[in-house]
Amino acid sequence: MPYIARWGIIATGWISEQFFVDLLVDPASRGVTDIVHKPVAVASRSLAKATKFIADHGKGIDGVRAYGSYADLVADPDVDIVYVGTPHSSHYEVSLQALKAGKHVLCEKILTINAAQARHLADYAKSHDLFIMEAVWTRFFPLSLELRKKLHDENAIGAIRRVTADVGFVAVPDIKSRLYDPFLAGGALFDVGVYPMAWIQMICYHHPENKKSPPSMIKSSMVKSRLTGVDESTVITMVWDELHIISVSTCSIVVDSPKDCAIRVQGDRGEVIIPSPTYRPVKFTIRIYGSEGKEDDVKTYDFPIPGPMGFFWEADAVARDIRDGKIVDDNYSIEESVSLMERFDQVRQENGLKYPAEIEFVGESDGIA
Ligand SMILES: NC(=O)C1=CN([C@@H]2O[C@H](COP(=O)(O)OP(=O)(O)OC[C@H]3O[C@@H](n4cnc5c(N)ncnc54)[C@H](OP(=O)(O)O)[C@@H]3O)[C@@H](O)[C@H]2O)C=CC1
Ligand SMILES: O=C1OC[C@@H](O)[C@H](O)[C@H]1O
Repeated sequence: MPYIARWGIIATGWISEQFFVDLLVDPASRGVTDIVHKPVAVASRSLAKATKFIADHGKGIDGVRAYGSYADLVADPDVDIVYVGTPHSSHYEVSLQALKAGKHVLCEKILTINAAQARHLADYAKSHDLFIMEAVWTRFFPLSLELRKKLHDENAIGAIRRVTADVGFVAVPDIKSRLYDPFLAGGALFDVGVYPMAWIQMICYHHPENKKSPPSMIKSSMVKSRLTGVDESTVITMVWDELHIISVSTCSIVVDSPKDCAIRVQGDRGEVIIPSPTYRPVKFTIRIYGSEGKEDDVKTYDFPIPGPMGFFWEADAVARDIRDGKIVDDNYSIEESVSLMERFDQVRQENGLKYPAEIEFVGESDGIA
Protein backbone atom coordinates (compact mmCIF):
# COMPACT_ATOMS: atom_id res chain seq x y z
CA MET A 1 0.00 0.00 0.00
CA PRO A 2 1.39 3.46 -0.85
CA TYR A 3 2.07 5.84 2.02
CA ILE A 4 -0.50 8.65 2.16
CA ALA A 5 1.06 12.03 2.99
CA ARG A 6 -1.59 14.37 4.39
CA TRP A 7 -0.75 18.00 3.63
CA GLY A 8 -1.99 21.26 5.10
CA ILE A 9 -1.32 24.28 2.91
CA ILE A 10 -0.69 27.63 4.56
CA ALA A 11 -1.43 30.74 2.46
CA THR A 12 -3.29 31.01 -0.81
CA GLY A 13 -0.85 32.97 -2.98
CA TRP A 14 0.85 32.06 -6.25
CA ILE A 15 3.22 29.41 -4.97
CA SER A 16 0.61 27.65 -2.85
CA GLU A 17 -1.55 27.28 -5.95
CA GLN A 18 1.32 25.75 -7.94
CA PHE A 19 2.30 23.39 -5.15
CA PHE A 20 -1.30 22.30 -4.50
CA VAL A 21 -1.94 21.57 -8.18
CA ASP A 22 1.29 19.55 -8.38
CA LEU A 23 0.28 17.49 -5.33
CA LEU A 24 -2.79 16.39 -7.27
CA VAL A 25 -0.80 15.01 -10.22
CA ASP A 26 -1.05 11.20 -10.31
CA PRO A 27 2.33 10.01 -8.94
CA ALA A 28 2.25 7.08 -11.39
CA SER A 29 2.73 9.61 -14.21
CA ARG A 30 6.30 10.11 -12.91
CA GLY A 31 6.81 6.45 -12.09
CA VAL A 32 6.10 6.82 -8.36
CA THR A 33 3.99 4.11 -6.74
CA ASP A 34 5.03 4.18 -3.08
CA ILE A 35 3.59 7.63 -2.24
CA VAL A 36 0.22 9.32 -2.52
CA HIS A 37 -0.26 13.02 -1.69
CA LYS A 38 -3.51 14.08 -0.08
CA PRO A 39 -4.13 17.77 0.60
CA VAL A 40 -6.48 17.78 3.59
CA ALA A 41 -6.60 21.48 4.53
CA VAL A 42 -5.91 24.97 3.22
CA ALA A 43 -5.56 28.05 5.43
CA SER A 44 -5.65 31.71 4.64
CA ARG A 45 -5.91 34.79 6.79
CA SER A 46 -9.36 34.98 5.24
CA LEU A 47 -11.80 32.05 5.24
CA ALA A 48 -13.32 33.26 1.97
CA LYS A 49 -9.91 33.05 0.26
CA ALA A 50 -9.28 29.52 1.55
CA THR A 51 -12.73 28.40 0.42
CA LYS A 52 -12.24 29.92 -3.03
CA PHE A 53 -8.77 28.38 -3.35
CA ILE A 54 -10.23 24.90 -2.76
CA ALA A 55 -13.14 25.55 -5.13
CA ASP A 56 -10.75 26.78 -7.85
CA HIS A 57 -8.01 24.19 -7.55
CA GLY A 58 -9.49 21.21 -5.70
CA LYS A 59 -12.02 20.08 -8.29
CA GLY A 60 -12.53 16.33 -8.14
CA ILE A 61 -11.16 15.89 -4.64
CA ASP A 62 -13.29 15.68 -1.54
CA GLY A 63 -12.95 16.71 2.03
CA VAL A 64 -10.32 19.46 1.84
CA ARG A 65 -11.06 21.72 4.81
CA ALA A 66 -10.84 25.52 4.53
CA TYR A 67 -9.54 27.51 7.49
CA GLY A 68 -9.66 31.25 8.04
CA SER A 69 -6.55 31.21 10.22
CA TYR A 70 -3.16 29.50 10.14
CA ALA A 71 -3.60 28.59 13.83
CA ASP A 72 -6.69 26.52 13.02
CA LEU A 73 -4.88 24.58 10.30
CA VAL A 74 -1.92 23.64 12.47
CA ALA A 75 -4.39 22.38 15.10
CA ASP A 76 -6.04 19.98 12.62
CA PRO A 77 -5.15 16.42 13.72
CA ASP A 78 -5.47 15.13 10.14
CA VAL A 79 -2.60 17.29 8.90
CA ASP A 80 0.79 15.53 8.95
CA ILE A 81 2.89 18.05 7.02
CA VAL A 82 2.41 21.80 6.81
CA TYR A 83 3.52 23.55 3.63
CA VAL A 84 4.37 27.21 4.32
CA GLY A 85 3.79 29.45 1.29
CA THR A 86 3.77 32.88 2.96
CA PRO A 87 6.23 35.70 2.12
CA HIS A 88 9.78 35.41 3.52
CA SER A 89 9.09 37.72 6.44
CA SER A 90 6.76 35.23 8.15
CA HIS A 91 8.48 31.89 7.36
CA TYR A 92 10.09 31.79 10.79
CA GLU A 93 6.96 32.55 12.78
CA VAL A 94 4.65 30.34 10.77
CA SER A 95 7.06 27.38 10.64
CA LEU A 96 7.61 27.65 14.39
CA GLN A 97 3.86 27.81 14.91
CA ALA A 98 3.45 24.57 12.92
CA LEU A 99 6.31 22.82 14.71
CA LYS A 100 4.87 23.84 18.08
CA ALA A 101 1.61 22.21 17.05
CA GLY A 102 3.57 19.01 16.42
CA LYS A 103 3.55 19.19 12.61
CA HIS A 104 6.31 18.40 10.15
CA VAL A 105 7.17 21.40 7.97
CA LEU A 106 8.12 22.09 4.38
CA CYS A 107 8.77 25.85 4.23
CA GLU A 108 9.23 27.83 1.03
CA LYS A 109 12.55 29.49 0.33
CA ILE A 110 14.12 31.46 1.75
CA LEU A 111 13.83 29.53 5.02
CA THR A 112 14.17 32.53 7.36
CA ILE A 113 15.55 36.06 7.45
CA ASN A 114 18.73 35.20 9.32
CA ALA A 115 20.77 32.27 10.58
CA ALA A 116 19.66 32.67 14.19
CA GLN A 117 16.04 32.11 13.16
CA ALA A 118 17.03 29.13 11.02
CA ARG A 119 19.05 27.67 13.91
CA HIS A 120 16.06 28.03 16.21
CA LEU A 121 13.76 26.18 13.78
CA ALA A 122 16.32 23.43 13.20
CA ASP A 123 16.92 22.94 16.94
CA TYR A 124 13.24 23.03 17.80
CA ALA A 125 12.39 20.46 15.13
CA LYS A 126 15.23 18.17 16.16
CA SER A 127 14.42 18.29 19.85
CA HIS A 128 10.77 17.49 19.11
CA ASP A 129 11.52 14.75 16.59
CA LEU A 130 9.90 16.70 13.74
CA PHE A 131 10.89 17.03 10.11
CA ILE A 132 11.70 20.42 8.59
CA MET A 133 13.08 21.30 5.18
CA GLU A 134 13.43 24.44 3.06
CA ALA A 135 11.54 23.95 -0.20
CA VAL A 136 14.27 24.35 -2.80
CA TRP A 137 12.49 22.22 -5.39
CA THR A 138 15.25 22.34 -8.02
CA ARG A 139 17.44 20.12 -5.87
CA PHE A 140 14.95 17.25 -6.30
CA PHE A 141 14.63 17.26 -10.09
CA PRO A 142 15.78 14.04 -11.79
CA LEU A 143 17.91 16.38 -13.93
CA SER A 144 19.78 17.65 -10.87
CA LEU A 145 20.36 14.14 -9.51
CA GLU A 146 21.57 12.89 -12.90
CA LEU A 147 23.94 15.81 -13.33
CA ARG A 148 25.46 15.17 -9.92
CA LYS A 149 25.98 11.52 -10.91
CA LYS A 150 27.68 12.51 -14.16
CA LEU A 151 29.96 15.08 -12.54
CA HIS A 152 30.77 13.25 -9.31
CA ASP A 153 30.57 9.52 -10.04
CA GLU A 154 31.41 9.46 -13.75
CA ASN A 155 33.86 12.38 -13.79
CA ALA A 156 32.15 13.46 -17.03
CA ILE A 157 34.10 16.70 -17.59
CA GLY A 158 37.24 15.85 -15.63
CA ALA A 159 38.33 17.98 -12.68
CA ILE A 160 35.91 20.87 -12.23
CA ARG A 161 37.64 24.24 -12.19
CA ARG A 162 34.89 26.87 -12.33
CA VAL A 163 31.13 27.09 -11.80
CA THR A 164 29.09 30.12 -12.75
CA ALA A 165 25.37 30.16 -11.98
CA ASP A 166 22.92 32.96 -12.59
CA VAL A 167 19.25 33.64 -12.04
CA GLY A 168 17.44 36.79 -13.00
CA PHE A 169 14.20 38.29 -14.13
CA VAL A 170 12.79 41.77 -14.50
CA ALA A 171 10.35 42.58 -11.70
CA VAL A 172 8.20 45.70 -11.71
CA PRO A 173 9.68 48.08 -9.11
CA ASP A 174 6.78 48.49 -6.71
CA ILE A 175 7.12 49.32 -3.04
CA LYS A 176 4.10 47.12 -2.27
CA SER A 177 5.32 44.00 -4.08
CA ARG A 178 6.91 41.24 -2.03
CA LEU A 179 9.97 41.48 -4.29
CA TYR A 180 10.65 45.10 -3.32
CA ASP A 181 9.08 45.46 0.12
CA PRO A 182 11.73 45.30 2.91
CA PHE A 183 9.00 44.42 5.44
CA LEU A 184 8.38 41.23 3.41
CA ALA A 185 12.17 40.68 3.07
CA GLY A 186 12.20 41.41 -0.64
CA GLY A 187 15.27 41.57 -2.88
CA ALA A 188 17.09 39.31 -5.31
CA LEU A 189 19.21 37.40 -2.82
CA PHE A 190 16.29 36.09 -0.81
CA ASP A 191 13.87 35.66 -3.68
CA VAL A 192 16.09 33.89 -6.19
CA GLY A 193 19.67 33.90 -4.85
CA VAL A 194 19.00 30.45 -3.39
CA TYR A 195 18.95 28.92 -6.88
CA PRO A 196 22.46 29.65 -8.20
CA MET A 197 23.65 28.90 -4.68
CA ALA A 198 21.82 25.55 -4.82
CA TRP A 199 23.60 24.62 -8.06
CA ILE A 200 26.97 25.58 -6.60
CA GLN A 201 26.23 23.62 -3.45
CA MET A 202 25.12 20.56 -5.42
CA ILE A 203 28.24 20.68 -7.58
CA CYS A 204 30.89 21.83 -5.10
CA TYR A 205 29.73 21.32 -1.53
CA HIS A 206 28.31 17.87 -2.31
CA HIS A 207 31.33 16.82 -4.37
CA PRO A 208 32.63 13.64 -2.70
CA GLU A 209 36.19 15.04 -2.62
CA ASN A 210 34.98 18.18 -0.83
CA LYS A 211 34.01 16.15 2.25
CA LYS A 212 31.30 18.68 3.08
CA SER A 213 33.84 21.48 3.65
CA PRO A 214 32.53 25.04 3.51
CA PRO A 215 34.01 27.45 0.96
CA SER A 216 37.35 28.83 2.12
CA MET A 217 36.60 32.34 0.83
CA ILE A 218 33.37 34.25 0.25
CA LYS A 219 33.17 37.77 -1.16
CA SER A 220 30.11 39.60 -2.37
CA SER A 221 28.76 42.78 -3.94
CA MET A 222 25.28 44.23 -4.23
CA VAL A 223 23.42 46.97 -6.01
CA LYS A 224 20.44 48.13 -3.98
CA SER A 225 17.10 49.52 -5.09
CA ARG A 226 16.87 53.29 -4.98
CA LEU A 227 13.18 52.81 -4.22
CA THR A 228 13.27 50.56 -1.15
CA GLY A 229 16.90 49.62 -0.41
CA VAL A 230 16.50 45.86 -1.04
CA ASP A 231 19.15 44.25 -3.27
CA GLU A 232 18.39 44.37 -6.98
CA SER A 233 21.49 42.41 -8.02
CA THR A 234 23.94 40.41 -5.92
CA VAL A 235 27.15 38.60 -6.83
CA ILE A 236 28.82 36.06 -4.53
CA THR A 237 32.26 34.66 -5.33
CA MET A 238 33.48 31.60 -3.43
CA VAL A 239 36.63 29.50 -3.42
CA TRP A 240 36.41 25.78 -2.70
CA ASP A 241 39.92 24.94 -1.50
CA GLU A 242 39.48 21.17 -1.23
CA LEU A 243 38.47 21.05 -4.89
CA HIS A 244 40.48 23.95 -6.30
CA ILE A 245 37.29 25.44 -7.76
CA ILE A 246 36.10 29.03 -8.01
CA SER A 247 32.36 29.66 -8.14
CA VAL A 248 30.39 32.76 -8.99
CA SER A 249 26.72 33.07 -8.09
CA THR A 250 24.73 35.96 -9.53
CA CYS A 251 21.12 36.92 -9.03
CA SER A 252 18.96 39.83 -10.07
CA ILE A 253 15.43 41.18 -10.13
CA VAL A 254 16.33 43.82 -12.75
CA VAL A 255 17.87 41.76 -15.55
CA ASP A 256 17.15 38.38 -17.12
CA SER A 257 19.37 35.30 -17.06
CA PRO A 258 21.09 34.41 -20.31
CA LYS A 259 18.61 31.99 -21.88
CA ASP A 260 21.08 29.57 -23.41
CA CYS A 261 23.49 29.33 -20.52
CA ALA A 262 22.29 30.11 -17.01
CA ILE A 263 24.67 27.65 -15.38
CA ARG A 264 28.10 26.67 -16.66
CA VAL A 265 30.39 24.10 -15.11
CA GLN A 266 33.88 24.02 -16.60
CA GLY A 267 36.26 21.16 -16.12
CA ASP A 268 39.63 20.24 -17.55
CA ARG A 269 38.09 17.83 -20.10
CA GLY A 270 34.87 19.62 -20.95
CA GLU A 271 31.92 21.63 -19.72
CA VAL A 272 28.24 21.45 -18.82
CA ILE A 273 25.79 24.09 -19.98
CA ILE A 274 22.32 24.42 -18.45
CA PRO A 275 19.88 26.83 -20.10
CA SER A 276 17.47 28.90 -18.00
CA PRO A 277 15.24 28.87 -16.07
CA THR A 278 17.79 28.20 -13.37
CA TYR A 279 15.07 27.01 -10.99
CA ARG A 280 13.32 24.73 -13.51
CA PRO A 281 15.71 23.56 -16.22
CA VAL A 282 14.65 20.82 -18.61
CA LYS A 283 17.95 19.92 -20.25
CA PHE A 284 21.70 20.10 -19.99
CA THR A 285 24.46 19.77 -22.54
CA ILE A 286 27.83 18.16 -21.98
CA ARG A 287 30.62 19.25 -24.30
CA ILE A 288 33.82 17.22 -24.22
CA TYR A 289 36.64 19.25 -25.72
CA GLY A 290 38.19 17.69 -28.82
CA SER A 291 41.91 17.11 -28.73
CA GLU A 292 44.55 16.82 -31.46
CA GLY A 293 42.30 18.43 -34.10
CA LYS A 294 39.23 16.31 -33.21
CA GLU A 295 35.87 18.06 -32.94
CA ASP A 296 34.18 18.56 -29.60
CA ASP A 297 31.78 15.81 -28.60
CA VAL A 298 28.48 17.48 -27.69
CA LYS A 299 25.51 15.66 -26.21
CA THR A 300 22.26 17.11 -24.85
CA TYR A 301 20.23 15.32 -22.18
CA ASP A 302 16.50 16.17 -22.00
CA PHE A 303 14.43 15.96 -18.84
CA PRO A 304 10.83 16.88 -19.67
CA ILE A 305 8.71 17.61 -16.60
CA PRO A 306 5.70 15.29 -16.43
CA GLY A 307 3.24 17.78 -14.97
CA PRO A 308 2.48 21.45 -14.58
CA MET A 309 5.55 22.58 -12.60
CA GLY A 310 7.59 19.83 -10.93
CA PHE A 311 7.11 20.60 -7.25
CA PHE A 312 5.99 17.00 -6.76
CA TRP A 313 9.53 15.65 -6.63
CA GLU A 314 10.36 17.59 -3.48
CA ALA A 315 6.95 16.60 -2.08
CA ASP A 316 7.75 12.92 -2.80
CA ALA A 317 11.07 13.24 -0.96
CA VAL A 318 9.41 14.84 2.07
CA ALA A 319 6.67 12.19 2.14
CA ARG A 320 9.22 9.37 2.00
CA ASP A 321 11.30 10.94 4.77
CA ILE A 322 8.26 11.21 7.02
CA ARG A 323 7.10 7.70 6.15
CA ASP A 324 10.56 6.41 7.06
CA GLY A 325 10.69 8.35 10.34
CA LYS A 326 13.48 10.66 9.14
CA ILE A 327 13.54 14.23 10.42
CA VAL A 328 16.26 15.42 8.04
CA ASP A 329 16.35 14.97 4.27
CA ASP A 330 19.56 13.40 2.92
CA ASN A 331 19.59 15.50 -0.23
CA TYR A 332 18.90 18.86 1.43
CA SER A 333 19.38 18.84 5.18
CA ILE A 334 18.15 21.56 7.48
CA GLU A 335 21.77 21.98 8.62
CA GLU A 336 22.74 22.92 5.07
CA SER A 337 19.97 25.54 5.06
CA VAL A 338 21.25 26.93 8.36
CA SER A 339 24.79 27.19 6.98
CA LEU A 340 23.48 28.94 3.85
CA MET A 341 21.62 31.40 6.06
CA GLU A 342 24.94 32.07 7.84
CA ARG A 343 26.50 32.74 4.44
CA PHE A 344 23.64 35.08 3.51
CA ASP A 345 24.03 36.87 6.87
CA GLN A 346 27.67 37.49 5.92
CA VAL A 347 26.73 38.70 2.44
CA ARG A 348 24.12 41.07 3.84
CA GLN A 349 26.53 42.35 6.46
CA GLU A 350 29.29 42.92 3.88
CA ASN A 351 26.83 45.00 1.87
CA GLY A 352 24.83 46.69 4.61
CA LEU A 353 21.52 45.07 3.72
CA LYS A 354 19.31 45.23 6.81
CA TYR A 355 15.68 44.29 7.16
CA PRO A 356 13.30 45.87 9.70
CA ALA A 357 13.89 44.71 13.29
CA GLU A 358 10.40 43.26 13.55
CA ILE A 359 11.18 40.59 10.95
CA GLU A 360 14.79 39.92 12.08
CA PHE A 361 13.69 38.95 15.62
CA VAL A 362 14.38 35.57 17.17
CA GLY A 363 12.37 34.21 20.05
CA GLU A 364 8.97 33.27 21.24
CA SER A 365 5.93 34.35 19.29
CA ASP A 366 2.31 33.29 19.20
CA GLY A 367 2.59 32.73 15.47
CA ILE A 368 0.15 34.24 13.03
CA ALA A 369 -3.55 33.96 13.88
N1 LIG B 1 9.75 27.58 -5.25
C1 LIG B 1 9.39 28.47 -6.15
O1 LIG B 1 9.55 28.29 -7.34
C2 LIG B 1 8.75 29.72 -5.72
C3 LIG B 1 8.75 30.06 -4.40
N2 LIG B 1 8.16 31.22 -3.99
C4 LIG B 1 8.22 31.51 -2.56
O2 LIG B 1 6.90 31.39 -2.04
C5 LIG B 1 6.65 32.38 -1.07
C6 LIG B 1 5.41 33.16 -1.42
O3 LIG B 1 5.54 33.71 -2.70
P1 LIG B 1 4.26 33.98 -3.64
O4 LIG B 1 3.32 32.85 -3.56
O5 LIG B 1 4.79 34.40 -4.96
O6 LIG B 1 3.63 35.24 -2.89
P2 LIG B 1 2.14 35.76 -2.95
O7 LIG B 1 2.20 37.18 -2.57
O8 LIG B 1 1.49 35.38 -4.23
O9 LIG B 1 1.41 34.94 -1.79
C7 LIG B 1 1.80 35.00 -0.47
C8 LIG B 1 0.62 34.62 0.41
O10 LIG B 1 1.05 34.65 1.76
C9 LIG B 1 0.01 35.07 2.61
N3 LIG B 1 0.50 36.15 3.46
C10 LIG B 1 0.74 36.06 4.78
N4 LIG B 1 1.21 37.19 5.28
C11 LIG B 1 1.28 38.06 4.26
C12 LIG B 1 1.68 39.40 4.15
N5 LIG B 1 2.11 40.11 5.20
N6 LIG B 1 1.62 39.99 2.96
C13 LIG B 1 1.22 39.31 1.88
N7 LIG B 1 0.82 38.01 1.92
C14 LIG B 1 0.84 37.39 3.10
C15 LIG B 1 -1.15 35.47 1.71
O11 LIG B 1 -2.06 34.39 1.76
P3 LIG B 1 -3.41 34.45 2.63
O12 LIG B 1 -3.97 35.81 2.37
O13 LIG B 1 -4.19 33.35 2.07
O14 LIG B 1 -3.07 34.26 4.07
C16 LIG B 1 -0.55 35.57 0.34
O15 LIG B 1 -1.46 35.20 -0.66
C17 LIG B 1 7.94 33.17 -0.97
O16 LIG B 1 8.70 32.63 0.05
C18 LIG B 1 8.63 32.94 -2.28
O17 LIG B 1 10.04 33.05 -2.22
C19 LIG B 1 7.50 32.04 -4.86
C20 LIG B 1 7.47 31.76 -6.18
C21 LIG B 1 8.13 30.58 -6.75
O1 LIG C 1 11.38 31.03 -6.45
C1 LIG C 1 11.12 31.78 -7.36
O2 LIG C 1 11.30 31.37 -8.61
C2 LIG C 1 10.64 32.01 -9.68
C3 LIG C 1 10.59 33.51 -9.51
O3 LIG C 1 9.82 34.08 -10.53
C4 LIG C 1 9.97 33.83 -8.17
O4 LIG C 1 9.95 35.23 -7.95
C5 LIG C 1 10.78 33.18 -7.09
O5 LIG C 1 10.17 33.37 -5.83
